[in-house]
Amino acid sequence: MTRTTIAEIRGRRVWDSRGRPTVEAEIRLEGGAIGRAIAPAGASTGSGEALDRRDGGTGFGGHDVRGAVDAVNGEIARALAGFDASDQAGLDQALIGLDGTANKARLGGNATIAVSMATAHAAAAAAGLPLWRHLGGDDAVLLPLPEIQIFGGGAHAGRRLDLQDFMVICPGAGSFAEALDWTAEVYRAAGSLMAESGKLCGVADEGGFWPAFADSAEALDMLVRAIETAGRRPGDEVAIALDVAASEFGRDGRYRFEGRERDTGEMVELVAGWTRRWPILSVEDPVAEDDAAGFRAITAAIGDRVQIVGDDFLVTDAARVREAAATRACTTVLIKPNQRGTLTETRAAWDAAKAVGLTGIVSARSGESEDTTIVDLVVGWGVGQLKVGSFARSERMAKWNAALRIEEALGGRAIFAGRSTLRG
Ligand SMILES: C=C(OP(=O)(O)O)C(=O)O
Ligand SMILES: [Mg+2]
Repeated sequence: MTRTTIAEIRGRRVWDSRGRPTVEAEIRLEGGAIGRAIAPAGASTGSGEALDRRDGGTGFGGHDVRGAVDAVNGEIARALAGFDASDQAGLDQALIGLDGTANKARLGGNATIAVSMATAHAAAAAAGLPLWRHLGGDDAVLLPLPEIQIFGGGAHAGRRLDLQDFMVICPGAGSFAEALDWTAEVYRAAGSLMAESGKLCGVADEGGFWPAFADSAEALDMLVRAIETAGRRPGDEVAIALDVAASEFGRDGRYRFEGRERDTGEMVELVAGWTRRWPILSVEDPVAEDDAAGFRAITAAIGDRVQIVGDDFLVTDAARVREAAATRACTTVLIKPNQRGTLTETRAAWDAAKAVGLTGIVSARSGESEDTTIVDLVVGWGVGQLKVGSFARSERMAKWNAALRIEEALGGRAIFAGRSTLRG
């Protein structure tokens, strides 16, 4: 028995930012160190993701997690008692073996990711280090380019708009802190412009404004006006990033987008056309998860100057990342730990991306909490981009503020990823 031997694993039912129960895991080591983590939850999920275990029935619309919490307190706690928390890969392998399914359906991806992340926190605490430094050592110096939602649509905002995320990135900023300053100015400018024009409906799940726009074109025009009103140059200083989340409105090469039926070619031409008309540097899931041909077509058309991001398409899966690179289906992998259910598998997807020359974006989910583990991952693994959501919601700001603290802690050693992680 050593200081990093697991003495106790506890599961707890806590709440996420959508008012749904979620799983917290807490791990205490023999040496006294404690690690804690909370599972997030998606709304526009890919079909290849690890499955959250939800109870079904009537409680919270079938979204309760008592079974997953029981799995942490029962089967997982028994199996991992006495395990060494500093052996993350071994512990994650034990979780995978214990679950026994291809998608964590038995124990629940929400149970396994909470335990996996809590283990990492406990090991870092035992080493007396913040997790980002425990993961990356002296190489953990890269602060991410933040990708921050200004307008929300799709499954996160009553499907008022078909397109899910209208975000900004600040390739012209000189530091992470400056990128947040600029984005906050754009966010407030957008809010004022929307209030003036009577387009404001509220706040979407990820903190962006919930707009009453007629279509994406109106949102994109408004976003450019907000960037200008904030005193920034659209394009080189502040640019636009989109998550089309096309699996929400398309399959089998057929899309119903903004009131019209479209095929893959029309969808690709529409999105490519937007990137010629507005200063867009990143597009996530421009076509549906089952449309590899569409991904290849848009990457061939604009992938030299716009990053094409696979979320539902890649589901943080190392094998899918390698296949996407081999077929030139996208340029960038979105990295969401709960899409796989363990940190080791999440890390494998990022390692695969680096090996084949793809870039990465670590991402929160639309259902979040005060947990900031993804900030440790993006800095600790040196990924370079972080997508979290926006200013009106504190479960989002907990992450941005955590990154500010890391930038401050690194001082002169901090490197802001900025423009260097983008295409073109
Ligand atoms: C963060 C996203 O939303 P969700 O968590 O609902 O999948 C996304 O689609 O990138
Ligand atoms: Mg997405």
